[in-house]
Amino acid sequence: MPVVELLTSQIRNSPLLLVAVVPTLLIFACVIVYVQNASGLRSYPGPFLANFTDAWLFWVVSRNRWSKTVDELHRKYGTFVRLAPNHVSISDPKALPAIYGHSAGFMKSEFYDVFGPFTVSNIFTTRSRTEHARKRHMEAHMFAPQSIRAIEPISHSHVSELLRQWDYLVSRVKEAQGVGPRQGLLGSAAWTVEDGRVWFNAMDWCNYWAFDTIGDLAFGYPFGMLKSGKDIARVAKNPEEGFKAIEKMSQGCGELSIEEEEIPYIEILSTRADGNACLGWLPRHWRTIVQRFPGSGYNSHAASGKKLAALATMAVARRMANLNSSGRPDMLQKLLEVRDDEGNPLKPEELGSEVIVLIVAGSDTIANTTCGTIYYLAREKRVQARLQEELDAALADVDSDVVPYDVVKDLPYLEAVILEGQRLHSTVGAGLPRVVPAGGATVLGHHFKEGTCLSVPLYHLHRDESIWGPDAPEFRPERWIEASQERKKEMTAAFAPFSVGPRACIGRNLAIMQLHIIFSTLFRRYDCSLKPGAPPLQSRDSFARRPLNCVIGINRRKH
Ligand code: HEM
Repeated sequence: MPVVELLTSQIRNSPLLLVAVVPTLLIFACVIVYVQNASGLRSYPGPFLANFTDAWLFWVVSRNRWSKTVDELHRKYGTFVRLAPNHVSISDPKALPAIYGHSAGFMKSEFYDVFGPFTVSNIFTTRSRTEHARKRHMEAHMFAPQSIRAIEPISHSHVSELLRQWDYLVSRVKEAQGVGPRQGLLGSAAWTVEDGRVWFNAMDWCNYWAFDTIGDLAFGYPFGMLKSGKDIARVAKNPEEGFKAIEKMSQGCGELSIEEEEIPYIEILSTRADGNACLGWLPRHWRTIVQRFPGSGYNSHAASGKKLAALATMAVARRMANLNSSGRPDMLQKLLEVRDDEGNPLKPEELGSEVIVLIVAGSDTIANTTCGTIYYLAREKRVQARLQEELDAALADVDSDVVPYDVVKDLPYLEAVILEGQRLHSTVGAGLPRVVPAGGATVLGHHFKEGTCLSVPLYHLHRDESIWGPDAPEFRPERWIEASQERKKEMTAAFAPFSVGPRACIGRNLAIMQLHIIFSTLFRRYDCSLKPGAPPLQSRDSFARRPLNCVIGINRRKH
């Protein structure tokens, strides 16, 4: 009797045998992978388990140790580290253009398949070079400097709302000197008054601001989080039904009727991002098994994706029903105007998929970068004072509370603060996985076979002492100003917060404008502190590194 049949009949008679057989088979499969050395990567150093299984990286990410572990491994083993049977991380600035550059020809890896909540891929998730080029071409004009400048006033209105809320919080200090309370909630965000300041978690407000702004910029539909002080969004209860309703309506059949519900959008997005970052490292069939495994913690992953998609459904539906056509030049309007070669508009699902990626990619990245930089400015009072000095001088004649981009876009110290915040916090800290194209590729003199996964670890690169010097862990914006031209070139080559090449951030111009406006406006108006002895900033490392519980204390400056 063949071995498999014998084993099957034994298991049927004694199901407990499975407990012994499954791990044995798994170990056996791992050993075969190692012995065969099909990837040719056996000579690369790395953690023992990474030689055998992708599950090692899954485990590291799920323990919130992604960027830091890869950083430690490079410090231990040097430039090349094997992170999985078929994946090598390369920590050298020269590897950035070699892997991500326009002429490199690498593709995104299977890791990205887990990101799309829609059945159709979007500009971020697609792995096809042709499809990506089409989408990128279609969307590029939305992010051209001119288009970004046209939406600056929309961006201002949300900074203004943030100021209104923070001014209210600051007014609690005076209230508390009388008979007012010393702690409370604004919406669902907690505050306390202590030592002449009002204290709160800056991350809550950075999130509300970033989500309201991108909701408005992308589809003229701010979530209303800043006004309510709550993580809340109205979405379609059932996205599939929603899309059907949109199709019907666009064919002129009937009124739009979509059932809505309120959901905590940021919370759902964060849960989904945490799941993506871990599951993405598993082979496709294992992802499905882990998601279905009771109590794995990933059971709600698919459902949370549907909720994210539901937001886009609502936005598209509202626009098509003209409920929020404000006539402003927002991104959804531009996507609605896109036509393919036959003159057809995008189908509702593709439209939804593109809209949602703008919301996801353009919200928490901005919120995390802003919060991370606020933390460092609150901690380094010397840097904060120097920034305020520059702002006070440059803005002496500016009456508006929200600072116009034009006035601050060339301020050298503000620029250095933004670069240093991006370097040290490294919102995207991971190595973005790419696949070696047909024929293989040579990177830094090492040849890799077609299909090998390579990445460059951004968090490590941004903190590497051999590049940044012994003060690399310090928040010292001056490094960007003092550097000679030659030195600045070296620093810039190792600095890639928006990645590089054809898959680099398309929203970079928008992000840079937003960061200039928010830091100049906030730090001109408020003085920020951390509590004495506050612990170092902790982050949740899920592709975007999300600051956790960043408590700051603010009061108004004289301005
Ligand atoms: C400080 C803020 C931001 C940071 C640090 C950032 C960072 C990045 C990085 C590193 C990538 C490459 C990801 C990869 O290859 O896996 C990326 C891609 C992308 N980003 Fe951003 N981003 C920011 C803001 C924005 C904004 C405001 C938007 C749009 C509203 C945006 C939209 C996108 C899109 C659509 C992609 C995919 C581009 C493509 O594959 O062609 N990002 N971003």
